[in-house]
This record gives sequence, C-alpha cells and structure tokens, in this order.
Amino acid sequence: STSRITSPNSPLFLTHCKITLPIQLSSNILSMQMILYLKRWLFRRTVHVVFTSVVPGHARGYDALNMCLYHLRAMHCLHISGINFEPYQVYFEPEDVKACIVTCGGLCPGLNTVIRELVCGLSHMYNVNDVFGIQNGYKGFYSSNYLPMTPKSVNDIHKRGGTVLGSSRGGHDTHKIVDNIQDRGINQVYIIGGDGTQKGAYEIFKEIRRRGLKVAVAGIPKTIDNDIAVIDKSFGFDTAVEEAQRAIDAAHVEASSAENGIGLVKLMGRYSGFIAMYATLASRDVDCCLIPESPFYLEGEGGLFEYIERRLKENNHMVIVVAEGAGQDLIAKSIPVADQLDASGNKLLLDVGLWLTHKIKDHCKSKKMEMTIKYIDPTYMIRAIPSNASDNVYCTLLAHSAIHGAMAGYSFTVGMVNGRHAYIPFHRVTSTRNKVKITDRMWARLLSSTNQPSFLSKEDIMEAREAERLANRLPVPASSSEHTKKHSASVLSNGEK
Ligand SMILES: Nc1ncnc2c1ncn2[C@@H]1O[C@H](COP(=O)(O)OP(=O)(O)O)[C@@H](O)[C@H]1O
Ligand SMILES: O=P(O)(O)OC[C@H]1O[C@](O)(COP(=O)(O)O)[C@@H](O)[C@@H]1O
Repeated sequence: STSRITSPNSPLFLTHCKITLPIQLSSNILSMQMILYLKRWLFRRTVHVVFTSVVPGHARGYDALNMCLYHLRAMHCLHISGINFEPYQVYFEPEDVKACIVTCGGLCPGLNTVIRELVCGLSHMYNVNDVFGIQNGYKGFYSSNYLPMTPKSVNDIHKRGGTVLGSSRGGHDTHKIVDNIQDRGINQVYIIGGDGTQKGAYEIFKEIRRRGLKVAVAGIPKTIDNDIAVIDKSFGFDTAVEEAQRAIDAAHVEASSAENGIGLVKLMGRYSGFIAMYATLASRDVDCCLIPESPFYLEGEGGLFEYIERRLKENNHMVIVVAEGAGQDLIAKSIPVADQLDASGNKLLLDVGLWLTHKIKDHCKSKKMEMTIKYIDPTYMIRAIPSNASDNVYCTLLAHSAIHGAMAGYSFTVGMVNGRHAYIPFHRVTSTRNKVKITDRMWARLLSSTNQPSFLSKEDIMEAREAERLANRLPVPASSSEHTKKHSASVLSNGEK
C-alpha cells in the first residue's frame, strides 16, 4: 500500500511509501514487480521508503525484502530510510550450537576484530561457548586441528593486524569441507572472505542443503579493495584509506623537496580503484590518480607525459597515485609476459608502479628534463595494520548481525546496504563486482580536485555509460525459481529458514 498517490499517472511526488509484502509471491517476481512499478514513479527522485510487515522469520517475505533492497539500491534513485523487522525467532538452542570461524583470501584490517566479536558475541548474547577456529583458510577444514576459541583467548586480538586463524588462497574442496562439517557436528559456519570466498561459501551452503543438514552458513564479506557488490563498503577500507595518507604525505615531502620532484605511490586495487580514489580525495596533495576503471595513455595530446610536463612547469613537483590494477593492458603491450594466476585463480598483476617509474624517467631523459622520482609501494604495510576506530565499530556490527542471522537459522552474506544491515543471498554479492563508475559524480569530483586530464574520449564515455547501463540490469539467477519450488521449510537455506 502506498500513501499520497492519487492515481498511477498522478504528477504528485511520492513522498512516503509503505510497502506491505505479499508474502505468498515468489521473491523474485515480487521484487521485480515492485521495482518496475516504483521505477515508473520514482526515477531520479529521492523518496523515503519504509518497509513494514515482514512476518517474523517468514522466509519468502524476508528474501523478497533483501531482493528489493538490492534492486532499489541498484537504481540509485531511492533513499531507504527505514526497515522494520519484527524480531526473529531463535532457531538454535544455545547449548546445541557448535560454531566455527574461517578466514580466507588476502589480509585486510579488521579480520581479528570480526573474529573476536563473533566469539564474544556468541558467548555474551546467546551463551554459545562451543566455538572453533579453522586454521589457514578453506583447506584448514580438512587439514589442520581446530582451534578452540573463548572470549578470553580472543580478548586482545583486535589490536593486531592480520588474522590469528591464518588465511590462504586456493584449497577449496566443497565435499571434503562439508564432510568435515558433518563429521564434527558443526551447525554454524562463519566464513570471512572476499568474493572468491563467498563463492566458496555458496558452494558449501548448496552442498549442505543437498545433504539436508541443519547447518547455517554466514558469510562476512572482506576485501581491502572494496570491490564486493551490493554492500555499501567492506570493512578495513576506511583504515586502508587512512593509512594510505602516510605514504602520500611521504611522497609529497620527497617530491616537494626536489627540483622537478615526482612522488609515485602504488595502492591496492586489483580491479577497483576505490582506495586510490578516496585516498586521493582525502589527501589534496595528489595531482594525478590512475585506476583500473579509467584507461590512460602516456604519449601525445592529453596523455600522462604531457600533463606531467605541464604540472612540473607550473608547480615544480607532483604526486601521482596509481592503483595496482591500473594500466595493466599498457604494461602487457610493452612487456609481453604470459598471464600467471595465484592459487585461487586470480590473475597476478604486473607492477604498474615500477613500470611507470621507468617510463617517466625515460621520457624526461628524452626531453632532457632534470627530474627526481621516488616510488613508494606501501601496499602490504597498509593491508597488515589493525583496523581503525570506525572500522572496529563496523566489524562489530557485522559480526553481531551475522550471529543474529545464523542463530535465527538463516544462511546468507551479511552486509550494510544503504546504511542498513541486511542479509543478502550469496549469489547476489558474487555475480558482479563493485567498481568506480567513471561517469559518476565521485570520479568527476576527483578529476576536479586533481585537475588531471580524464584521458577519456567521447566514445570512451559513451562506452562506459553503456557498460554501466548493462551492469545495472537486474540479474535474475537461472536457478532461483527452481530453487524456490524445491525449497523445503525444514531445511536451512540461503536467506531462508
Ligand atoms: N568460484 C569459487 N568456488 C569455490 N571456492 C572459491 C571460488 N573462488 C575462490 N574460492 C576459494 O575462496 C578462497 C579465497 O579466494 P580468493 O579469490 O583468493 O580471495 P577472496 O575471497 O578474498 O577474493 C580460496 O580458498 C579459493 O579457493
Ligand atoms: O599478494 P596477495 O596476498 O595474493 O594479495 C594481493 C591482492 O590482494 C588484494 O588485497 C585483494 O585481496 P582479496 O582478493 O583477498 O580481497 C589485492 O588488492 C591484491 O591484488
């Protein structure tokens, strides 16, 4: 039901919208219908939407709500101001819970905080005291001893970087993992990791469902790159941006203390340049920011070399920030090497910082320009520090949200969506990747803050807009309707009970 709409074609602005979810509908159909209806009305208007009447613990209404949140956020035209959930019923008896925690993939500030808050939260909020750590990532499920964890044993770990459980890439074997979960009588699995890890969590969840086990799988998305889709941001990202300032400051000091000095800082960001973009915006000492999403070129009019020459002439020094995934095509053209993959199948990147340093040096030499360039690579130092205050709070909220969802018997990835904690079906966070939109306002703000060339032609912009338009088309997983039909109320499932 909606208020303040007089007729479907009314020119009145919709200012409040109360949506009662017809829970008998399939979640996908419901959310698509709702979105299509709202889209006619709301596109490019800010509207406060309050969702109510989600029946406590009702699977279909709940899943539909999550789908809607995802779609509404994708439309970028809604501000979701309130979600009223009735309290869930607790599915597990605390004394029956045997929980385990695993961390996978690359490091990220805040991993230990999430581990700590899971252990303490389970104990303090639900009196669950049978909690184990799986060591060294997914392969730890079937290759090492499990580590008993208590609030006392994790008390101080949030002050340390890294993960006390260890982490790894590769080694995901769904059957062996679920065999061990089953053999050891584990009924809550907390999985902390990036998009690869969440794909793995989805596989584990599907196998658990196939075997009819009453096991809740809770994914907590982690990545320093902030490239996980759907969620507002990943934990550790704020800390990374803050720590990056120290490297940028050093680069600025070095550059401004030399004649024609250039400070070059490489930051993490395999496919998404969020750390580089936010660190640049925060610093104000950066003259040029290069990210994977925005292709650049070196030579000729509007190219990087021309800008460097101009900037040095104007200011005598400059700072460049480059995300590690930027310019990989350019490097591959000048140094042809076969693609190499890490243990998880991720492409290993070539060092854009080192390559750029040599290219800039060679160019200045050819122009007989005196210059000094200092290249700083703080990437692993940034990743290895403990989380800052705001990330610590965020980690705590994520951990608590994961605990409540798992105790209610759901399987999901947890995350903040439009400022609200939501439970998201696994496939929603793994089907796309969060990237900097170069046609969006944030990138425009960066360009105006650094005054760098955009390196983009009109055609590039049109192409980027089209790619974004296609990416914003709502993905409907092929298996979802089948999944809905097959769902059995007694078996724990993805966003369902
Ligand atoms: N498609 C997949 N299916 C199952 N497991 C996966 C998949 N992709 C990655 N993994 C597993 O997830 C773990 C972490 O993946 P990785 O890509 O290295 O890091 P991240 O999760 O941070 O992106 C690894 O143990 C890897 O084997
Ligand atoms: O050298 P490693 O440990 O494989 O990690 C490098 C990669 O890890 C990252 O921090 C991302 O890690 P995840 O994929 O695990 O989130 C990238 O920025 C970087 O390319």
